[in-house]
Amino acid sequence: MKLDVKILDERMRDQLPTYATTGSAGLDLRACLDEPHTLAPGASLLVPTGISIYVQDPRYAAMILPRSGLGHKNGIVLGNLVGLIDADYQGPLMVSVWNRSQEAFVLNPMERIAQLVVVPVMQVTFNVVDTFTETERGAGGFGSTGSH
Ligand SMILES: O=c1ccn([C@H]2C[C@H](O)[C@@H](COP(=O)(O)OP(=O)(O)OP(=O)(O)O)O2)c(=O)[nH]1
Ligand SMILES: [Mg+2]
Repeated sequence: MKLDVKILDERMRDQLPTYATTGSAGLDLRACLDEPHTLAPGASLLVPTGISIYVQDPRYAAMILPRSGLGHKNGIVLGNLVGLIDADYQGPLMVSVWNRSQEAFVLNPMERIAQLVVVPVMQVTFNVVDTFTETERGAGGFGSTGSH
C-alpha cells in the first residue's frame, strides 16, 4: 500500500523509513534533532520525525511502538506508551521519547528511536442490548483462568 508522506526535514529525503528486512512489520523512525539531547532519568521529550504521513483510509491507522533494543537495554520507550496516528491526521509525526531508566540517555540526531506500524482498523457503531449471548468466559477476566 502506498502511503502519502511529506518531507518536513530535508535530512529525511534520502532516508525515508524502510522495512529493515522483507518480513519487518515496523518502519524505523528517526529523531530529527539539530543536536544531541540528554534525557535525564524519568524525562521525556517530544521529538519530530521530520515527516508527516496521511493514511487517509479510515480502515487503517498507524501506530508508533518502541524499538525493543532501546526499550529493554536502555529504558527508552514512549511517553504515551503507544502512539496512535489517525487516518485523518496530517500534522508532523512526533514521537514522545521517555527515559524510564535510572540513567541519563543521550539522544543523537537522526538516531532510530521508534517504529511505525500500519494496522487495519474497524470502526464500529453501537448496538445497545440488555443481555449478551452467553459465553464460556462470561464476565471472567483479570486472571480468572489461573496462571498454569
Ligand atoms: O505518538 C503520537 C501520537 C499521536 N500523534 C498525532 C497523530 C494523532 O492522530 C494525533 C492525535 O493523537 P491522539 O488522538 O492519540 O491524542 P489526543 O490527546 O486524543 O489528541 P486529539 O484531541 O488531537 O485527538 O496526534 C503523533 O504524532 N504521535
Ligand atoms: Mg484523540
